[in-house]
Amino acid sequence: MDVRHNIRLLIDQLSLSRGDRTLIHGLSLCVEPGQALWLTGPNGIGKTTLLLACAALLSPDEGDIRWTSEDRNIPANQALAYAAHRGPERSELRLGEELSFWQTLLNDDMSLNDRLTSVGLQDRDDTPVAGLSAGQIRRLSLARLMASNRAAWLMDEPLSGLDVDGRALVTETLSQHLARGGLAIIASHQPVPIIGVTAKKLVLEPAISGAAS
Ligand SMILES: Nc1ncnc2c1ncn2[C@@H]1O[C@H](COP(=O)(O)OP(=O)(O)OP(=O)(O)O)[C@@H](O)[C@H]1O
Repeated sequence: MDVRHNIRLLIDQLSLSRGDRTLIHGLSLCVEPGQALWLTGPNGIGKTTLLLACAALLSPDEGDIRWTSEDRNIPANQALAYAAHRGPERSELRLGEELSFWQTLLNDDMSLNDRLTSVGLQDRDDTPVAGLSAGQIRRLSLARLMASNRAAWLMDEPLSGLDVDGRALVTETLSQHLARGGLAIIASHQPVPIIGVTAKKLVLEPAISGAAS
């Protein structure tokens, strides 16, 4: 079975903490193929923490996070790709080397040039990643998501640092991903426009419990 299709996220009675602080308590929700969940709320409330838990990089105190397809559990690393708020800027490689590494790892069938062009980074392949601007780093993260061919995209502040064209690129890419039956969990202080889909919105509050609207 091709696990890239019909993946859904099921969260049941989830409690999460960092250190001795409970950030999320008793959260239940479901995100279906073609849907997006927009996580928002003040600084430090737990948006990134919830993304990390969805990516199986952090264990719940209680409750369950499951990625499923046709009622079968799918390992997180086969279900999703994660564009963290920080990350590739620490690389010591040049942009072309960095992206090419990920393309090989992720079995991307697009050429390096086409992938760079798809995010507006053509002619930049010789630039050291450490020398990219904040917006260019965001574009690199987007290229990695696109290369991943995973059904679920976890995006932490995907619009930060992007110019008007970059924001339009995120909207277009995300809309196409959802239209193909993918899903997205987006942590962002601002709404991320998506064509043809209204994202479910979850406003995190201190030790939230309940369900997404
Ligand atoms: N490794 C850690 N150890 C202990 N506490 C942590 C750790 N990482 C984060 N925290 C704390 O967990 C809380 C939630 O952090 P998180 O990064 O999830 O918030 P956020 O909602 O994504 O914030 P922002 O909007 O600023 O990005 C914060 O109070 C933070 O200080």
